[in-house]
Amino acid sequence: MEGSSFVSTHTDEVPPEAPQYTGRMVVAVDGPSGSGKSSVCRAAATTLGAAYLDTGAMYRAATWYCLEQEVDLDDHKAVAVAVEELPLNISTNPDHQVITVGESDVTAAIRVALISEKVSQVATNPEARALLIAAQRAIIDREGFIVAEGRDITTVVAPDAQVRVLLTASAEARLRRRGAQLGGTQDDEALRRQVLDRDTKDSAASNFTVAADGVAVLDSSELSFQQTVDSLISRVQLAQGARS
Ligand SMILES: Nc1ncnc2c1ncn2[C@@H]1O[C@H](COP(=O)(O)OP(=O)(O)O)[C@@H](O)[C@H]1O
Ligand SMILES: Nc1ccn([C@H]2C[C@H](O)[C@@H](COP(=O)(O)OP(=O)(O)O)O2)c(=O)n1
Repeated sequence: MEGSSFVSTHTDEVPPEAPQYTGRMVVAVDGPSGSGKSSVCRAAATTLGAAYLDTGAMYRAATWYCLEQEVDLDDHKAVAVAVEELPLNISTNPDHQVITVGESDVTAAIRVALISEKVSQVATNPEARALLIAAQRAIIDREGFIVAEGRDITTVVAPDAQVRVLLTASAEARLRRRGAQLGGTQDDEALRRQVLDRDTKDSAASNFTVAADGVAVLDSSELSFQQTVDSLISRVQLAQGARS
């Protein structure tokens, strides 16, 4: 399974103006829905000149593909077979996130409410998880310096990462942020399903509510977006300093 080749990535260069850190470093960030993982990690990766991996996008793309192939998401074996053949390509450039499945650009399609409501069925499928985790490890190993985020990066995918952070925020802050991010298109009930109910389902597959040993908690509830980004960056710079 290690080095699984069904997922490839665009080999875009990191921004030329970014300061380059030449050592190997993995920055692992986990947290619940709406805590700010994707936006904070992308911004931090850009500033640091690191690659960026959105593992949630991989689960979302797998879900999109299963629905496209009319796979019954309750059929565990069929979902695993679909994920094994998933022709996924995910960008690791924080400034240019493009996700394709075969010839289809699914970058926007994987964010729609239907995918948010179904994705846990794929994320809680152990065989599908094992395949996607192997692909994530291969991408992380290939990049010298990467910020990877999801639900099990600090604990399962890259427990030996040099920087390990659990990014949290209150349920109220997460619902408010997701509502704003979706432009007020979702009613309260739909938002709760997409944020809180999904967290409950996803908790069956990984622990992202309590920090594991050696994982630092970064609570963004009372922080501005930039303060949250700066806090993550300073943890990375501290680790870089400790290594040089
Ligand atoms: N203090 C903050 N920290 C992180 N994100 C914040 C903050 N305040 C507002 N946000 C916003 O919350 C929204 C949800 O963040 P996102 O990165 O999609 O979360 P996740 O990937 O954890 O689901 C984004 O639009 C982000 O800009
Ligand atoms: N490492 C990961 C990343 C995501 N998942 C699952 C859990 C989530 O419901 C989906 C989608 O993740 P994503 O990070 O896009 O979710 P949000 O940005 O929080 O809405 O994938 C996972 O099980 N393990």
